[in-house]
Amino acid sequence: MAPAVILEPAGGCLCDQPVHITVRGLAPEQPVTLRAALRDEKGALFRAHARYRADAQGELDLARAPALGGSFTGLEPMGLLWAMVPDRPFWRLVKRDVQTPFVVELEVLDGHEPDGGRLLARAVHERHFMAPGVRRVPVREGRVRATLFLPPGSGPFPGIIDLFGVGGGLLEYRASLLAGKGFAVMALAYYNYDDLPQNMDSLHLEYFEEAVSYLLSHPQVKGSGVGVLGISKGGALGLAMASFLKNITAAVIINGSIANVGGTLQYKDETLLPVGTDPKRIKRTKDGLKDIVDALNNPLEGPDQKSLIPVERSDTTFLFLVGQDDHNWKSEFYAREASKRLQAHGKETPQIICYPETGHYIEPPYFPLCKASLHSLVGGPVIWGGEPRAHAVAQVDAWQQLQTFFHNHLGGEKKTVAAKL
Ligand SMILES: CCCCCCCCCC(=O)SCCNC(=O)CCNC(=O)[C@H](O)C(C)(C)COP(=O)(O)OP(=O)(O)OC[C@H]1O[C@@H](n2cnc3c(N)ncnc32)[C@H](O)[C@@H]1OP(=O)(O)O
Repeated sequence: MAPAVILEPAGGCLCDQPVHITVRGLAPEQPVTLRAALRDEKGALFRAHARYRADAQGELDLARAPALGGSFTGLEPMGLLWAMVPDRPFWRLVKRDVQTPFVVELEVLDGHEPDGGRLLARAVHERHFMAPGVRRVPVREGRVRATLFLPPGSGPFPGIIDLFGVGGGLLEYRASLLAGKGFAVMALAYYNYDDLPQNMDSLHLEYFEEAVSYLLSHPQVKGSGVGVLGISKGGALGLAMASFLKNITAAVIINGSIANVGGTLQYKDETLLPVGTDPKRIKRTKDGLKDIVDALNNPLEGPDQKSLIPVERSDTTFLFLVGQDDHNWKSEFYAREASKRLQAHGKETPQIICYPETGHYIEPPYFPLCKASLHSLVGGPVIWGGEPRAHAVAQVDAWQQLQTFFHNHLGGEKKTVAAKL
């Protein structure tokens, strides 16, 4: 029998789901090297490899066999995905068109040579962003520029607004995946997209209020409130929405800030100034990369208090997801400060989940860790923190936690669309 790669599910699966990789038809105890490669939409190649040994029957099951070396070691059934690194420096895996999958090429090579031996078998695995039946609806209503993802069926479904951070644009890959779990999820652009402002010098919460109203008035969205999910600057905006606006029932803040950053934020006659920075506090790593974790001023001190988001006004239920090795800013300090302020004002104590050795970009499961990439506000690459394995573990847990949280607080059936495509 010629060696063959067996994938389960066979045709591909959703990007947040594991794939079970087995190689059959090897010689007993045969040493092999497995390689995985994925090209993103900008042509960057992400790759990982690991050395293994087949069992006495000539089978290699990545759910049972530890990697003996390579991009990772030990029992890591999804290591070939989360341990990928790009061939371009400072590049991050980003999915732009969610209607097409990432295509992963898997190769099995004879032996453990660093450059790989004879090719024994190969397979192609697709990782999709839209579960069967999920609908993608571009939104251009009033000022709102967004994409709404609706689960299969007529609903109504709990609604969630999804916000990314600095860089702007309209990233859909998290919203599309989350819609497969029974939520109506609207990926919301707020700058650097279509006819929205080109920068974030001056953002207005009225824009986000309009987006909330749009979502709540949608016939397939249920209830009197929505959820907000935000990462980074999107997390700070989620906190601000929950503090100033009505009808934000639940909010998940991934590595967000308790202070306004990067530009002014206005709502009616109130203005939050951006928290100050001191470039002298930017450090260099031993590789010469910028580490900006100390660059922002403390928003609890002096004039920077004018940047504090008044979270104590909020009646929203919060979940803070924190990477304890976030080098963008002090996410754990911000989450704990938000909690103190809420409690001091008799509000519900938020849930805070801290992940050790986890960096800034907590993405859906199996996205590889981006160690450093462009920071638009710094104008060059910065380190984001995180160790690849711990960060991968955190991403799997965080994804589950945020779904459970939204199901509990927004209601709705706990429903996952079948994995097989
Ligand atoms: C001292 C100051 C401290 C201030 C702290 C404030 C903290 C703010 C809180 C945060 O939000 S931190 C998170 C910061 N995140 C970023 O800065 C994301 C940077 N932006 C991007 O990576 C890109 O904009 C994005 C991947 C989101 C896609 O953007 P576009 O679709 O607009 O990409 P486009 O192709 O137009 O390329 C724009 C730039 O992004 C770069 N880029 C695009 N795709 C990329 C990718 N996949 N990986 C890395 N870089 C990418 C691209 O090379 C280009 O760089 P240059 O302007 O230098 O030419």
